[in-house]
Amino acid sequence: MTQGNAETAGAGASGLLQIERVDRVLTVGLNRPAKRNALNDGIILEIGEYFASLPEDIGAVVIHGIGDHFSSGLDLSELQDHDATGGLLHSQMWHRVFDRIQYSRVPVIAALKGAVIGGGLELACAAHIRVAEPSTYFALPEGQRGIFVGGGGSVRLPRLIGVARMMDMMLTGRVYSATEGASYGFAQYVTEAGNGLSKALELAAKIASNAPLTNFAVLQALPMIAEANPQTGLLMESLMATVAQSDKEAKRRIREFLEHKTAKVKPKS
Ligand SMILES: COc1cc(/C=C/C(=O)SCCNC(=O)CCNC(=O)[C@H](O)C(C)(C)COP(=O)(O)OP(=O)(O)OC[C@H]2O[C@@H](n3cnc4c(N)ncnc43)[C@H](O)[C@@H]2OP(=O)(O)O)ccc1O
Repeated sequence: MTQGNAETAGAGASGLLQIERVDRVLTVGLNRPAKRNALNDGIILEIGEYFASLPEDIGAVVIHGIGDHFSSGLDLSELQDHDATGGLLHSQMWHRVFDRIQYSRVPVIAALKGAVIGGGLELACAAHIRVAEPSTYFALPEGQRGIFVGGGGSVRLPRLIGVARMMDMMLTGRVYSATEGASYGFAQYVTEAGNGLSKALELAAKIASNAPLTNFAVLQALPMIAEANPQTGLLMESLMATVAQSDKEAKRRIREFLEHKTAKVKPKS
């Protein structure tokens, strides 16, 4: 179905994901609201397939939950089937899928509301920007379930909020509010109620208007540079800067600024 420049298309026959497109921004909705968007194998595999074959011409992706919650985490009804080998393979399957999000060619924004629990929080960690509504709450109740994080959370979350806070979350089951999540660096924006998705879409449209090479450098090079030793990091930065500024897109954009054809950088009035 096409409405002006908006397009709606299910990702797969299952309907586990609800995909929409407006101009160069794709919206991926987790679509199991009756199960609070619990992440079963079907939905994880579809996310993986979708991110493996993103349309060439898109500039950003927003991932969100249909209904009142982002995600209640791993579908606990499926984990009971796993022996140790199955558990390992299952966790590694999640890792591959969430890596596709983190190492996506285009920025991914998670629009959060309601429960962002366990594997749902791990999914949000793989995004590049997180926008939270006031209803959002973050928790890692794995200790109560007798399991451990399995979707890359022990690698990604400490890098966002620190090891001590993640330990606190996992050991005490503490639930963080949207504002706490923001103050600890997990969410970058807290919106008014009901505005999370629209704010994420607004950010996505802005991001999609950047030079693709700059976005690519931010996604691919910046995390590596941040973790490299300073000398290696500085060299990588210089190389990336040289590649970006030699691109004809950079030359065109800089010329447009010098000819007063493009917006100035001003604070919001
Ligand atoms: C080990 O290897 C791993 C691990 C992982 C990742 C691990 C995790 O994600 S651990 C965290 C698991 N999640 C939870 O413990 C949350 C459980 N859910 C809730 O607390 C609540 O449902 C709620 C999210 C707060 C919402 O409450 P409410 O609005 O009152 O809705 P309910 O009536 O409770 O739920 C409706 C319906 O949905 C079912 N459901 C909800 N969450 C889950 C879930 N996570 N799994 C399965 N089913 C869920 C609930 O049972 C209800 O079903 P009915 O049939 O009764 O309607 C990753 C990878 C690894 O390898």
